[in-house]
Amino acid sequence: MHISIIGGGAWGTTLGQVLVDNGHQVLIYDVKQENIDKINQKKHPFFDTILPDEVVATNSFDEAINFSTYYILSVPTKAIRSVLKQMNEKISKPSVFINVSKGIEPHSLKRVSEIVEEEIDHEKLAGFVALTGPSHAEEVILRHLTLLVAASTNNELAIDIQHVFSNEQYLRVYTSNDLIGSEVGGAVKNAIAVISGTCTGLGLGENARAAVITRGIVEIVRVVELMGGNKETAFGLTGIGDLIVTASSEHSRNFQAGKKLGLGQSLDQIYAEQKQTIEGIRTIEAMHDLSIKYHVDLPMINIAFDIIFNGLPVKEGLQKLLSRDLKSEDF
Ligand SMILES: NC(=O)C1=CN([C@@H]2O[C@H](COP(=O)(O)OP(=O)(O)OC[C@H]3O[C@@H](n4cnc5c(N)ncnc54)[C@H](OP(=O)(O)O)[C@@H]3O)[C@@H](O)[C@H]2O)C=CC1
Ligand SMILES: O=C(CO)COP(=O)(O)O
Repeated sequence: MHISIIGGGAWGTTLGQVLVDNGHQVLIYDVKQENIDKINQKKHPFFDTILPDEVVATNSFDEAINFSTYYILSVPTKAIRSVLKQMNEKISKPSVFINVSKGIEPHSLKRVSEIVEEEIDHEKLAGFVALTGPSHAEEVILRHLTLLVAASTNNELAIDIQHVFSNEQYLRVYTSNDLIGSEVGGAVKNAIAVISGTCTGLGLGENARAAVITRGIVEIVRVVELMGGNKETAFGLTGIGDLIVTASSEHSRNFQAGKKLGLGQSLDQIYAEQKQTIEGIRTIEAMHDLSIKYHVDLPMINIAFDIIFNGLPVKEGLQKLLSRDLKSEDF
């Protein structure tokens, strides 16, 4: 198959290698010439890895669009809407969109599948799949064992994509028809990972991390149910699985950003130091909007919002969380 990859950062380039390993032809498009040059010199733009010769990149958007009718969306979610608008202008045939980015749009509270439906003309949209789950690019590029989920409301398409990406040596893909639950889990876990990193930055230990992960899944379940997904999905790879990997790993950009918050850095300092995508901060903003709009109780996320956007000192935020009314361990 021919597959175009829109976004040649850490994850898009890594998925390019997976697809080439599986015998497909890929063309990666990115706005950053430095990434394109590195990929074409067979160097991964972020990791010290030699790419297969068949992983090829271009700075021509038209070339990438004309290369195939299967598009992997691997740009940060903040860029998704504008990228889709551009794609809609250029696409002429019914196309499949495979989204691997993990976020929810602040204010509109839209998932990426909903943004695709809004921005791509009906006759050009042949299907949508979210490919998500616990998958640090740092490990997938080394072909280390990883499990993913291809989630779609179209089961046949989910099975097609499952086969396109699965590799018996290192990558096993499951399917799910709970698109909403899968998209929400993948997005909200990043917000919780920021909070987990903040605890580490504050000098807290494993007890705090277990507490954040466990109560984090409660906040994820509340959002999944509110948005119309299945609670059970939050306990699978796209929920707890991805939460564990992101909230407990020094590889995670979200965890690292949180750690810096815990060490007292401001958001501006964090963005200045960390150029790669940090989805969790924007998702904290979106979840704060959602919590106000729908009166959903998301205590950790809302305190994180006050710390990041309203200047609440981190230690005071922690104190506020601990001094809430005592209650039973409910969901
Ligand atoms: N890294 C990982 O392990 C995983 C990441 N993800 C998700 O995948 C998404 C991408 O992450 P990742 O690859 O790590 O992020 P990176 O920051 O490494 O890469 C994103 C790339 O997209 C480029 N980009 C931004 N805007 C556009 C645009 N309009 N058109 C084309 N390219 C654009 C960026 O360029 P520039 O830097 O100039 O903005 C950058 O090169 C995120 O949502 C992330 O949560 C999912 C699973 C694993
Ligand atoms: O989504 C990821 C792993 O599944 C990557 O997480 P980070 O963006 O925090 O590195």
